[in-house]
Amino acid sequence: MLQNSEVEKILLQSKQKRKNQIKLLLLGAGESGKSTVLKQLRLLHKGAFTEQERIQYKNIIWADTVGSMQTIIIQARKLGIPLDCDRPTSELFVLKQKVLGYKPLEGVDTSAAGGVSFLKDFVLKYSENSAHRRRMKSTGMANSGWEDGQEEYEEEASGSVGTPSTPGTTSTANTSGNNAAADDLDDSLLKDYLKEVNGTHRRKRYTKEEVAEAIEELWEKDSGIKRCFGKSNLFQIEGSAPYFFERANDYASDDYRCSDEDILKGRIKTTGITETNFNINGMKFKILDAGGQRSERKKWMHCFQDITCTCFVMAVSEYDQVLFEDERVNRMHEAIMLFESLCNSRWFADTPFILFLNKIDLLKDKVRRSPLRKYFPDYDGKSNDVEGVLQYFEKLFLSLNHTGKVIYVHRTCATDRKSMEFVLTAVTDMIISENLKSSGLF
Ligand SMILES: Nc1nc2c(ncn2[C@@H]2O[C@H](COP(=O)(O)OP(=O)(O)OP(=O)(O)O)[C@@H](O)[C@H]2O)c(=O)[nH]1
Ligand SMILES: [Mg+2]
Repeated sequence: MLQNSEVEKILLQSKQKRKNQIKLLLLGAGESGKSTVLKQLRLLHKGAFTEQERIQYKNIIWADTVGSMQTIIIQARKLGIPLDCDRPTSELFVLKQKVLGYKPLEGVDTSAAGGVSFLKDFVLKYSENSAHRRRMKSTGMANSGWEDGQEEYEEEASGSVGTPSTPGTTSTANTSGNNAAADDLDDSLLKDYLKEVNGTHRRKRYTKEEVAEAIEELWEKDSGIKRCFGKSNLFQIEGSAPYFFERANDYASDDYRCSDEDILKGRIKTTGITETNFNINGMKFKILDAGGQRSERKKWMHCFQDITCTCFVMAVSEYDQVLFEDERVNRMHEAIMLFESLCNSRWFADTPFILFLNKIDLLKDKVRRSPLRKYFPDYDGKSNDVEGVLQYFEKLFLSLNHTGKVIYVHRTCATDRKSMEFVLTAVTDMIISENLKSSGLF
């Protein structure tokens, strides 16, 4: 029989443990910016990115720079947007030939870029066959996608080995990049694509430097290219493409190493759930970053236990865009459904919630050319009123909370170091003080 003092000692130890260990879970739809928030936390609390990461991102970004410019040229034709470089008499004509004639994976060190998971992601993004498959599977319905995922996940996970998508993190919940990609992509598609882009027919070979030069010039001089990018809500392209085009020559150079800003703008889709440990103000933080695309959400429930705080990241600029996974579904509709299901879930009944209205920089560029009312007819403010649009979404998301718990809202630009330093310091201070209160030691 335990003495009172012993019980008290055990309770105190358990409280101490909870007090000293904080688990923060990053959730949200694909591409909303969760991993970018994590990168900012790493810069803030762990210091610089590694040399290996700087090389990895250079390779990934080079492939995305070429892939994105090719996508714009092809989409312009589909959308009937005239390009200067289409006219054979234009000095830009040869630049287009250089870009379209280049094999996007040429000049990429695929093993430095992430090996098979990089290749699979690349094919998933740029292959027409893969887009066709997604269209065939499309349901046109917004979907939270995590509530019934457990069984499927367990089947999928058996025997798989975790593959962290970003160096410096570990993968939890036994997830596998390859398995996740295999949902949408089998090896035959990868082989077909590699045949398609590395085709045997002869064409004039251009150097990486020539192609980089062509990309920078097309972006600068061909007004049709910019006009087509202005309509990129109608197709899938990296949001950071303009930033990459302006610096194409850097990524083509063998000696170049990515800057912190490049890495913040670069994208590696998260597969599974990565786990990163920090020490913040003497407190142990475990940050769980979950892959947000639909096939990834089936694994979420495995990390829902003992969460101290949940941070939901939504991209406020994506109200006129459609999902990568299903091009009939509006990205904001999906985020709304996802937030409502998580916020009111029994898993998070006692868990503080933080909401990041992210990508406010892109929102500022967008509101004028893409009126919100076209997508959300009940918005009755002015089209170019950024503050009005932010308030509209803040109110909309808060109205989805039926639990009465407080939701802490922040407006963020996850790629901006200065403002994120401020936001993340406020957020971690808040979590620490909430944790002290709930562990009864405050
Ligand atoms: N301009 C801008 N770009 C952003 C912002 N936040 C994230 N991005 C970019 O958006 C892209 C996707 O960001 P990620 O952090 O990889 O998104 P994610 O939510 O982790 O996506 P999944 O891993 O698929 O769930 C990256 O290219 C980021 O650089 C932002 O506030 N502004
Ligand atoms: Mg991610």
